[in-house]
Amino acid sequence: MKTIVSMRDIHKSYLGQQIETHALRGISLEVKQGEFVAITGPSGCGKSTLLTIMGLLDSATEGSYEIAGIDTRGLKVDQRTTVRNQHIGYVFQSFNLIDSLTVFENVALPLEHRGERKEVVKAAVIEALEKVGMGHRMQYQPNQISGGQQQRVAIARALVGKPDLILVDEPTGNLDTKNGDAVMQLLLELNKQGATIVMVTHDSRYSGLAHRQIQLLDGKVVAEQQVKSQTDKEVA
Ligand SMILES: Nc1ncnc2c1ncn2[C@@H]1O[C@H](COP(=O)(O)OP(=O)(O)OP(=O)(O)O)[C@@H](O)[C@H]1O
Repeated sequence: MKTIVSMRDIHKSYLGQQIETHALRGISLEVKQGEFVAITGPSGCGKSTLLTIMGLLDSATEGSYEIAGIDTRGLKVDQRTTVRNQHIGYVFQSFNLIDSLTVFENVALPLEHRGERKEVVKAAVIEALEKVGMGHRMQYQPNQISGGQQQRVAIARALVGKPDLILVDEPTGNLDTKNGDAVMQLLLELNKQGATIVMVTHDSRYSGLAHRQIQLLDGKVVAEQQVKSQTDKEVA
């Protein structure tokens, strides 16, 4: 299987006015195509920092990172944006949909940034929204649908461009158990259909459903667990 993520000895320091926080202290990891990896660990251990670096929303202080074979060191800002747009879909805890746009327009954004033709965008958006069960709400605005539905739309936006990697940061954090379970089930289904997913979660019920769990502590990988078979796993 193709290697989608390859990180070598990643360090990240945040420089404040007085103090420096060494958030990541030498992380090396690989994610292969088709994997579903959960990143876990206590608050402040560096999970979100790792995901933002993987998502090219921030860069490492030291170390190397290749996404889908592309070396990201030394990329200029616009090149990073292009790589992010072509290869990565991001799902945030707080959905991050634009309220002034319809559901359809929100999901269309990544493809419009790529400059895709209108008919191509339309077909892909409809397909993505149907995949997440939101085909019937295309003309609604985010504030007219529930939180669980907003997260489904955010997932559609992440997958519409068929990225190599979908990054998911606490996808169920703002949802009740029922909607959280449904969103998790959807992510598992998308993974079965081929999506490569890296997810940060506090919830051990959900991380236990991933192929592989990577546990962080104080900016380092302290444990890694592989689940033997993914068959028939479901949210209880
Ligand atoms: N922009 C920033 N500036 C300074 N320090 C930061 C910044 N972002 C994160 N940190 C620090 O880096 C460390 C790791 O933070 P990070 O948000 O990655 O942890 P986390 O595991 O995702 O935590 P949580 O589970 O609470 O979201 C923490 O000590 C945090 O205070």
